[in-house]
Amino acid sequence: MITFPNCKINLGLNILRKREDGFHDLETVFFPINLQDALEIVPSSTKTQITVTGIAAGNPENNLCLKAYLLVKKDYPQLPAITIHLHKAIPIGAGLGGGSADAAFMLQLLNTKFYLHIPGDKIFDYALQLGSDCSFFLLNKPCLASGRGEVLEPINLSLSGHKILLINPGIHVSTAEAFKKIIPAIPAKKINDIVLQPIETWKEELGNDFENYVFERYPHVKKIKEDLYQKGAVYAAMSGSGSTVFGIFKKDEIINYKNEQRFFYKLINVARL
Ligand SMILES: C[C@@](CO)(OP(=O)(O)O)[C@H](O)COP(=O)(O)OP(=O)(O)OC[C@H]1O[C@@H](n2ccc(N)nc2=O)[C@H](O)[C@@H]1O
Ligand SMILES: Nc1ncnc2c1ncn2[C@@H]1O[C@H](COP(=O)(O)OP(=O)(O)O)[C@@H](O)[C@H]1O
Repeated sequence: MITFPNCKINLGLNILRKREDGFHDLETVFFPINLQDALEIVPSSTKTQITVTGIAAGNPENNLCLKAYLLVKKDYPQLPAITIHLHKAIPIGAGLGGGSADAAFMLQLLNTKFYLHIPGDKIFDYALQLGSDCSFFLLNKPCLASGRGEVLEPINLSLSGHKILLINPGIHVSTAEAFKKIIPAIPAKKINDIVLQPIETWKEELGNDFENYVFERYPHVKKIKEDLYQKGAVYAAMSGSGSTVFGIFKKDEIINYKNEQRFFYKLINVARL
């Protein structure tokens, strides 16, 4: 059985406070986009194994797909051995949540393929053990997220009539390191109020608290954002803890993007979501 985990961008991101458990309370809007990995599972007569192709994703033994399998196996010993094949197309450590998406899709794949009938709240609990933004991919629709990122409230936000250009300069930003550099603060205006305003107002009002740290450390990430505005983006920002930057353009805008630095880039047609 095969499935295609997609990724997300963050429309605004505020880090509100540090919690006693070491995590941070945040507020963001997760918006799903159709850049996808491919994830296949096949029952195996020997032991559970994983192969990963496409973009390098580190040691396969640490892959979140395998972690998701082991988490479920602990409670559902009837789960048979499987061969997992993951083809990575979503850049790694890029603020696009690709690893969490793979893990969330794996939980759902196991549940469906092996008729485990895992209750919804238990699946959400597994997801939260695998990553703070993992639960979002179980819903996979535009959501206001709070808490660690797992308190989700679907919002009626459409970007139809627009297209999104993603640019990833290949810098792997550690989410944990990025959090250490931020001084949490409560913003003057809530993100859900801003994203429901006309998109033209976002440029002045919708911010990502990770940008200052990442832009200072890697000035060419800041330059990508500036370039996107120069090319006519209605809104441009870094996604999550970076380093992917996205620009939202009107659908009929002609974007003259020359990839001189050979960055990963992808034009997303939002209407197809
Ligand atoms: C902050 C976001 C915004 O989208 O960054 P990106 O990963 O997308 O860049 C995500 O929610 C990240 O989700 P995820 O990547 O699953 O994070 P986790 O694995 O749970 O956590 C990685 C590390 O980040 C820190 N962390 C993460 C989430 C959170 N609300 N508070 C934190 O302090 C913790 O130090 C944690 O050990
Ligand atoms: N299936 C996977 N896909 C991507 N990264 C994975 C996966 N499994 C484990 N990882 C590890 O998770 C880390 C970041 O994952 P990713 O979700 O791509 O980043 P981000 O949270 O910034 O979007 C990387 O260090 C990577 O080695």
